Amino acid sequence: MNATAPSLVLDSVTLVHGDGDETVTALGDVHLTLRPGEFVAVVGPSGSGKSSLLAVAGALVAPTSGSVRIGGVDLAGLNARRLTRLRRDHLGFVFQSGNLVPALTAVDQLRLPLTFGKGGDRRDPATLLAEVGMSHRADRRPHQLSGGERQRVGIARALVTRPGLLLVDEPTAALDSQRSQEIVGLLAREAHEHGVATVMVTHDHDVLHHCDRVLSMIDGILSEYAPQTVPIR
Ligand SMILES: Nc1ncnc2c1ncn2[C@@H]1O[C@H](COP(=O)(O)OP(=O)(O)OP(=O)(O)O)[C@@H](O)[C@H]1O
Repeated sequence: MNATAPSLVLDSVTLVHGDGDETVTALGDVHLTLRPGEFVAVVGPSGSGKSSLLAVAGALVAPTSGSVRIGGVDLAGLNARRLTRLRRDHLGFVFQSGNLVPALTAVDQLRLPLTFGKGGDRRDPATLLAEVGMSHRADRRPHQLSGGERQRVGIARALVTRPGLLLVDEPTAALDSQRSQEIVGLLAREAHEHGVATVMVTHDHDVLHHCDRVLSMIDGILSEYAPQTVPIR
């Protein structure tokens, strides 16, 4: 990884599903550059390509054309094994509902990723759990936590390996408005204080003020957000 390179570059990225007459263009000529610590939201209607954007930026799906660079590394040059290593060591994922392992306590959710991969400069699970306001719940399992608490643990788990890029899919979908503000405020703080470039897909327009930039996705085209052009759903 090149520490001075942008955390993420999507250059003329397209993603076309299917073949023959049955094709769907999920991403059409997408350009995006994210610097370390930048917190970007992507809004847009259902089916507009937001999940496709996260899948391509997360090295889960190869684009049909164009290039994806993470920390200066062009994904096109990596085989499956190196892609897996890059995801494990340099990317973090946060999902709608935390996606925690049912049998593990909160602090063990954070220890688990540390048992894989590069070792070295990781964050301390107990300290990170305190930073996300969860040290008093360290010994609880997911079913003993509220939705907002599960999401805090999920965010901490994604950050414990010090990823350069965090990809977040609808983090407030299951939360009330106060918890939503807290969770997105937490993502913003982590992005800014720890230099984690963060892309957050959301339908929640009330949390956008936490973000450095807001982009809209409509029919696979990513552009600067103009509120009047973006349907809420
Ligand atoms: N594996 C696939 N095969 C065929 N078409 C697909 C596939 N995945 C997504 N699509 C299509 O690509 C387009 C973009 O889908 P995508 O899931 O990225 O949208 P989205 O904005 O994330 O939607 P939502 O907000 O409902 O999750 C849609 O038309 C969808 O039907």
